[in-house]
Amino acid sequence: MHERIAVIGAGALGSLFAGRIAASGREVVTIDIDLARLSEIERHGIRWRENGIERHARPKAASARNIDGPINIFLFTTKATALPAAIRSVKHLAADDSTAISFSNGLRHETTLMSLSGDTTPLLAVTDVSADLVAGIIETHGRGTIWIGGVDASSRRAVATATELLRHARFTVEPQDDPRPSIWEKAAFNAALNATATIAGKPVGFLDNASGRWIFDAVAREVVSVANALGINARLSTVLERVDHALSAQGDHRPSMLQDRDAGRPTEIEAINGAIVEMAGKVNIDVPVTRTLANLVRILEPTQQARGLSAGICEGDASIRV
Ligand SMILES: NC(=O)C1=CN([C@@H]2O[C@H](COP(=O)(O)OP(=O)(O)OC[C@H]3O[C@@H](n4cnc5c(N)ncnc54)[C@H](OP(=O)(O)O)[C@@H]3O)[C@@H](O)[C@H]2O)C=CC1
Ligand SMILES: CC(C)(CO)C(=O)C(=O)O
Repeated sequence: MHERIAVIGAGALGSLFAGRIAASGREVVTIDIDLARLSEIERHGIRWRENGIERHARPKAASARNIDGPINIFLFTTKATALPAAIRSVKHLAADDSTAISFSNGLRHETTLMSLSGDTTPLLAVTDVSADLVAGIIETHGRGTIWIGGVDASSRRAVATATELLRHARFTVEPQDDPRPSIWEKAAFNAALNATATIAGKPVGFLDNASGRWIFDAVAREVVSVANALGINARLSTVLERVDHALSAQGDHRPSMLQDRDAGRPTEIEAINGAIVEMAGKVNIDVPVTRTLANLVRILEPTQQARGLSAGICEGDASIRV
């Protein structure tokens, strides 16, 4: 079948996906609200560097309103905060048998995905493929995996099709019957690593020391115990292995939350640590380290910083108070 694929969110991760899918010979369009980014992709294509080798591909690029439907497979690669708006913007492109996949970090995206259309098959994916968009080129470090699954058994065909598409684009994909353990394992990883890197203002490699590892271990234990109390079989050993892998193979990567902080954008802290703290409350589990990281990142959010500045506190003072 000749599927039409759209990647919504042409940032770091979405550009890597669109570039690799286009290079694999499939028809793919990148959609974004950033018109300057779209025209850059239109004019120059997408460039990315993996294992030191630069690659290039030319997917189509357009804003949602300038595309004709239907789209068979939607890959949402916006930040969790932008997912509802991104879904609303492409509703007119959905068909009865479309598949919508979210790659956003964080929890609770299934309900949001279902708002695309009643007939669309929602799939949940998480990945530790790393992508940094620096001066127009995507840098990806080390190996990464995509874990993907549906909300029930009726999604199996859609999971198989998406797996084939992504493997053809040279991604390592592990299809899941139940994606919830992978989603919680990834949330545990991000709650630990992304938040700490953001607070420290440092890439992953700087966190590979006894202090960093103490925080990662504590957060991983807290989050896994919440998942387990909810009946989700997330594994501590898996989270700690992923942390080890990131520390050893993705040392230069600035986690997406830190990239947001660098750019002065709001972060995904509420979809990750915030959502975990909320779910922990439902099962009466205390998650003090995850909560502390959430609060530290909140203090650094642009809205909080703006309040501090309007109260006459200079940036130096504000960070000393953190
Ligand atoms: N980067 C990475 O290494 C990894 C990222 N992730 C997750 O993947 C997701 C994407 O991350 P990343 O690529 O880093 O994020 P980026 O911010 O680099 O990319 C997101 C893109 O989506 C665009 N966007 C915002 N709103 C909309 C909308 N309504 N419709 C279409 N596009 C929109 C943004 O435009 P604008 O900038 O103008 O807002 C931006 O170009 C996040 O959830 C992240 O946590 C997961 C694993 C690795
Ligand atoms: C690449 C990875 C796994 C590293 O933190 C990530 O999830 C992110 O940057 O958001």
